[in-house]
Amino acid sequence: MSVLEKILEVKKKEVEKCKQLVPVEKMKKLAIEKCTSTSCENKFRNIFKKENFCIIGEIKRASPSEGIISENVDVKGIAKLYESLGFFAISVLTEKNFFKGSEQDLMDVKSATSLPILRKDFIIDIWQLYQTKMIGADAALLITKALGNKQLSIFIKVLEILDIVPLVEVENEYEIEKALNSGAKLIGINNRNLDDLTIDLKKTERLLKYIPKDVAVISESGIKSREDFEYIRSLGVDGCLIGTSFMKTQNPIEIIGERI
Ligand SMILES: O=P(O)(O)OC[C@@H](O)[C@@H](O)c1c[nH]c2ccccc12
Repeated sequence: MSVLEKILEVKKKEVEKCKQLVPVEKMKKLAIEKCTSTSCENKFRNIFKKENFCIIGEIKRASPSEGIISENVDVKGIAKLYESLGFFAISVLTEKNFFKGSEQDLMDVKSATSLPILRKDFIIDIWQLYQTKMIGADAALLITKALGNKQLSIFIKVLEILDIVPLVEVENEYEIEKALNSGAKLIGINNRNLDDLTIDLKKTERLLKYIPKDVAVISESGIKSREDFEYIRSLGVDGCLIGTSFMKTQNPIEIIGERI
């Protein structure tokens, strides 16, 4: 069984439990109420303006490839650091079993900064989309490999209705086609293979040509050094997402340089 399959199996059980506590209809009602009560613009949409190279810093306590990345993480402190460095947005892992994250982490980040927030989790059920609204995320990751064609296009539409930007993650040209056919306008190329966790930064370069110019593209995962960062930046993508190496260094400037 691949790593992704294992994670999805656990996630499915977790979501079933959640749905017993708060039924989907109830969650939907709450999410819609939240939509009508909050009407300020979603700053994550600035990614479509394609003005600057967007750095998304991730808050990640642990991962299946690294184990524990950082003990006693000061979530609010890191959020403030990312904001002070001029990052575009903050990605927060909310998955519990493999990444040691939580919805509370995301809410804590929200209370500490005014940057837009991307929810990183394994979304497989519509219930989680409503929950994503309730915890205050501005964008949410959808993993193409984890969803059927129909499911992916429905989830993209529902997120749009909830004013949450869908970041649709792909790993190969077939998934790009599926994502585009489902209506994706923001695509994340994951340099990490979710089946065996191997990293290949060249994947971004190889896959970029399959994505039309009017779609925004983020390169995700495995950026560890100044050299990696400059390479990814030179490819002409709209931004990148960095987690592990930011969590390990006290000083992200070592990776991104002084430019911002
Ligand atoms: O820590 P890294 O190698 O910088 O990667 C960050 C991010 O891309 C990674 O956490 C990620 C990309 N896609 C995911 C899907 C689920 C969980 C995590 C991820």
